[in-house]
Amino acid sequence: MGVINAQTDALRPGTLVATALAFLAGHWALVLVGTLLLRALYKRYASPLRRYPGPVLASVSRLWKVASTASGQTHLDHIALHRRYGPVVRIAPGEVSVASPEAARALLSAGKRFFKTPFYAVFPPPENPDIFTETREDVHATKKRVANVPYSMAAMQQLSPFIDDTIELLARKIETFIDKEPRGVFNLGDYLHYFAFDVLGEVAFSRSFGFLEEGRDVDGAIKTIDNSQWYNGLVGQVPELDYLLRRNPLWQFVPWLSTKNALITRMALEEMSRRQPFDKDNGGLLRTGDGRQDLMASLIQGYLKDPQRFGEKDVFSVAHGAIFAGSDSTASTMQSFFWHVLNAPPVYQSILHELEQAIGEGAIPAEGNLTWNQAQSLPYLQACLKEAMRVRPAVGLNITRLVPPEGAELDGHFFPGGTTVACNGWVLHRDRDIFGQDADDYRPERWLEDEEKAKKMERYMFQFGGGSHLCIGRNLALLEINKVVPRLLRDYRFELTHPGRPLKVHASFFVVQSGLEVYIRKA
Ligand code: HEM
Repeated sequence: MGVINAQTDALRPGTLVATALAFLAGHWALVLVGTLLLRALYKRYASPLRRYPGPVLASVSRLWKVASTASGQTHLDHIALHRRYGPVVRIAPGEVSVASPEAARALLSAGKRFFKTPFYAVFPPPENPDIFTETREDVHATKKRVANVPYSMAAMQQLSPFIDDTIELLARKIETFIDKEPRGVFNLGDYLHYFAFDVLGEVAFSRSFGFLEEGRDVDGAIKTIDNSQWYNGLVGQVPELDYLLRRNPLWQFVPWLSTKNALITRMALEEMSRRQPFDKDNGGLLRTGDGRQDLMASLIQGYLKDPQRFGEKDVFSVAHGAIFAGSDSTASTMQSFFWHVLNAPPVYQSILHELEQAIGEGAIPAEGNLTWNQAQSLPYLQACLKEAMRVRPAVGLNITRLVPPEGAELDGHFFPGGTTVACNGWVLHRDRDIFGQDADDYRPERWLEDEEKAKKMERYMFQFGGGSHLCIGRNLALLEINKVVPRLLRDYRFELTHPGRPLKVHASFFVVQSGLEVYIRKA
C-alpha cells in the first residue's frame, strides 16, 4: 500500500514539475547542449533548403555569415564557396547564395517582388529610412521618384562645373606635391578618396568638405563612415541585434558610438537649417550661395511639391545617405582602376597611346578638363574602367532579397517564400560562361573583341545592382570618374612604389581599400 502511495505521489503534477526542475538544475549544461543540438539538427535537416550544399556551420546558424563578414573578406569567401560547392550554396539556415548571373538578373529585376531584406534596415538612419535603407517597396518607390530627378545625368551635367573645380583643386595639390617632393611617395588612393568626398559636398550641399584642401580625413569622417559600415555589415547579418544595440535608446549615451556629431551628419543638418524656412519662391536654394541647383535644393523642391509623401526628414535622410553611399564606392572604383592599370604596363601604355592619339585628332583637349562625351570617345580607357568594375566591384557584401510568400523559381531552382537569396558581384562577374575562361584576369581587351559578346557581358554586370534598386548615384559616380581619371592620366605619369603589392582591402559593405601609393611626375 505504502509503495503504491509513493508511486502515485511522484506522478502528481506538482511533484513532476519539481522533479523536472531538480533535474534541470542538476544537469543544466547537458540540457542546454541537448537543446542546441536538437535545434541545429532541426535547422539543418527539416528545412527545404537542406538539399543545398554549404559549410555545416552555415546550415545550423548564422554564425558562418557573421564570421565571414567579420573577416572583411566575405567577397573572397563567396568566390571560394561557389568554386567548392557549386551554383547554389546554403550560407545560413534560411539563406542561399546564387552564383548564376541569370538568377541574379531575375532576383534584382523590378516587378518580380523580391523585396529587400531586413539587412538594409540596419543602415542609418533607422528612424527615417532613405532610399537605400527603405525596405517597404511602395514607400521606396515614392521616395525614389522624387530623388531620381536630381540624380539624372542631365542634372549631374549641370553640376559638372563644380566637379571641374574639384578636379582643379586635386591637380593643384598634386603639383604642389611634385614641386616639394619630386621623388616622394604620393598616396593616390587617399587623394582619390578625398576627391570623391569633396565632389559629394559640392553636388549635395554646394560646399566642399575640405578633404582635398587639408589633404587629410577631416574630422575623421572617412573613419566614422567605415566604423559605421562595419557595424551595419555585421549586425545586418543578424538584424534583430540592432534593437539591442543602435536602436536601443541607451546607445546615444555612449559618446564613441553616437554618429550624431559626425561631420557629415552635422553638415547635412546645418545645410537643412541654412535653407529654412523652405518656401516655394526660393525653391530650396542656398540663399547665400551661387544659385546652383544642388541635390539638397532638388530634394527640398520634392518636399514642397508633396510634403505628405516626401517629408522634411526624407530631405535629410536622402542627402545624408548620398554621402554614405557615394563616397567609399566611388573612391574604391577609382582605386581599383588605377591599381590594375598601373600593375599592367602594356595596359597603361595603351591608355597613354590612346590619349595621345585623341589629343592629336582633337577628340580631347590637350589641357584642362574633359567633358563626359570626350571621355566616351576613348574606347580603350572605357574598357579598362569596365574591367576594373567587373573584377573588383565596389560592393563586397552580398546583395540580398526575400523570396515572395508564394515562393519563386530562380534559374531552375524553386525556393519557398521567405527564403533569403543572396548574390555577390565578385562571384557573378567571374562567371566563365559569360565573361570567358579567363574571367579571373584583368583583361580590358575582352570588351573590345566582339560587339555582341560585349553587349552580353554588359547585361550581366552588377556593379550598380539592378532593377528598382539600381544605384541612384551611378550617373554622378560615372561622370566624376570619367572626368578625373583621363585628366590625371593625361597630365601625370604614375609609377607604383611597390608594383604587384596587393591593396589592403576589407569589405564592410563597400570594399574599402588602402595602400595605393605612387611616385608621380608631370607628363
Ligand atoms: C562607383 C560608385 C558606386 C557604386 C559601385 C555603387 C554601387 C551600388 C550598388 C551595387 C547598389 C545596389 C545595392 C543593393 O541593392 O543592395 C547601390 C545602390 C544605391 N546607391 Fe550606389 N554606388 C556608387 C555610387 C553611388 C553614389 C555616388 C551615390 C549617391 C550620391 C549612391 C547612392 C546609392 C543609393 C541611394 C542606393 C540605393 C538605391 C535603391 O535601393 O533604390 N551610389 N549602389
